[in-house]
Amino acid sequence: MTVTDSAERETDLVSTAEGAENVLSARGVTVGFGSKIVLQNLDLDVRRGEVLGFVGGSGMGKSVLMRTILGLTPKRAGTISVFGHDLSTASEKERLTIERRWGVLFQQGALFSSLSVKQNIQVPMREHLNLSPQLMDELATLKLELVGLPQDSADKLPSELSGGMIKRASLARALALDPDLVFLDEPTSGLDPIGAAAFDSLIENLSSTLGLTVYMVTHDLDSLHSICDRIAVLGNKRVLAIGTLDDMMKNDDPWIKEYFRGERALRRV
Ligand SMILES: Nc1ncnc2c1ncn2[C@@H]1O[C@H](COP(=O)(O)OP(=O)(O)OP(=O)(O)O)[C@@H](O)[C@H]1O
Repeated sequence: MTVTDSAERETDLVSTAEGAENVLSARGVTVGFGSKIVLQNLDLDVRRGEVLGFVGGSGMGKSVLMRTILGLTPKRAGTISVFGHDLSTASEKERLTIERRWGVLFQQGALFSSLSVKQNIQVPMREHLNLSPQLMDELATLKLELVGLPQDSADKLPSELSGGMIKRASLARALALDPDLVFLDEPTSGLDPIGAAAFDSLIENLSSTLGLTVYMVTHDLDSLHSICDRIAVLGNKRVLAIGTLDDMMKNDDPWIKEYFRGERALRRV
């Protein structure tokens, strides 16, 4: 049983055109705060079913771009369409339907500290669907299973969980509505290498079994090497380069060269 089975989804309203390759397209996006321009004339395409890793120096605007795509930070120019629909011209109903098709894992997990894990997972269900408490409990149980959390974590508060469990609980919440697209902001930060590798394989599994498209901001070279189909590099207020890891290894931009072929990168092989 899935949320899709249990509640009628208005997918017709915003269905992606059959065969359309990009689930997300940004064109000429400019974002600033006061006199500071963070992103300028940025273009980006995210392909259906891919795991896209987003890298860039600290403060380059990776989180700002993600927040802009999600509609949490306003843009000054440009268009962003998700599932073929321009969010800024979409009606309220269309927007809600689009939002139901994506899930978000914010940095630090951003779970509600006073709610149990189960209640956290049920927040998007309460927001978007009208389900019985029993059905929501059954769905929360399934989501816990999906992300590899023990059932006894359902009634725990976030403060009772380890860092790795918080990431998994946040992922369970991001998957609450069976999304087609998930945004992950530094999902492996703060995890030890074994926990990070386990989280990477969880994301890879979910992506291949559920056909999820994954947009992942990361600083983790291991994640980039092990699970990303393509990598986008943010720099000079735009997407400097986008392509496979091989493409990045051949790129001669100084930052990209240092990031992928510098001392730190070479130490990991
Ligand atoms: N609400 C805001 N008001 C003013 N400036 C902001 C705001 N949000 C972000 N910025 C600025 O935008 C720039 C980009 O920030 P952002 O958090 O997107 O960087 P980042 O690439 O995600 O960095 P990191 O890798 O360190 O997380 C920074 O200079 C930041 O100070």
